[in-house]
Amino acid sequence: MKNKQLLLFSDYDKLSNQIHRNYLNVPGLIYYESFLAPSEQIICLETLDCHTWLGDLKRRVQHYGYRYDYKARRVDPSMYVGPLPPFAAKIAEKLVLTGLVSKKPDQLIINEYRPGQGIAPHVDCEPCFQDEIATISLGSVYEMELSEISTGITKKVDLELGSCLVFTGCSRYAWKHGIRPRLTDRGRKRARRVSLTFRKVILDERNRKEVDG
Ligand SMILES: O=C(O)CCC(=O)C(=O)O
Ligand SMILES: [Fe+2]
Repeated sequence: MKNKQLLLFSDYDKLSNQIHRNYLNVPGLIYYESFLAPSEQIICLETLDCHTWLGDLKRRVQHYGYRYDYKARRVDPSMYVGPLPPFAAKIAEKLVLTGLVSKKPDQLIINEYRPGQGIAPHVDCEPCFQDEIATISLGSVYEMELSEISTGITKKVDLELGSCLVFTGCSRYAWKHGIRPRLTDRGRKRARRVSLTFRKVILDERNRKEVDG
């Protein structure tokens, strides 16, 4: 099949050793440190920087597949903005190929963080997006904080360059994740970070009502 690399059995063995499931003992959290090689990270950053950044939040963003309405916490068919661009479609395919997600994502939000910027603790919109949410980190290592909603227990993860963190199951619904707006993490200076968050949109109106309860 076009664009599809064949993985050998030995490749899968190597991969499964590197993919950490229930990472940090957070149920459902998956972490794969070397999802994108350094050369792929450079190409990805160069490619996405050729696209237009939107400045409607504190941080700059790009939306692909479907535009997401942060205020209404909503996605519907009218927000479709076309298929993922080729560089993003390739990464979405790799997410499936490596077994990090089971369904091919159709929505991508790219976030840019400058030192001092972060993202408030949140659970990604439940009725808008399906279970698996995959975040790829580029540019600069930032610390992400996860907190269990029922207990307040927190865990910290350094999002390494080229890494992929996947929220599924409990980590997706019972934990919040966020990045503190600061200049350093434990003495390590932050630089410009860019993340790519891949999701699969829920479009069925009946599902939406059921989920909304
Ligand atoms: O920047 C990140 O890695 C996380 C982004 C995020 O949590 C989101 O867009 O919902
Ligand atoms: Fe999120």
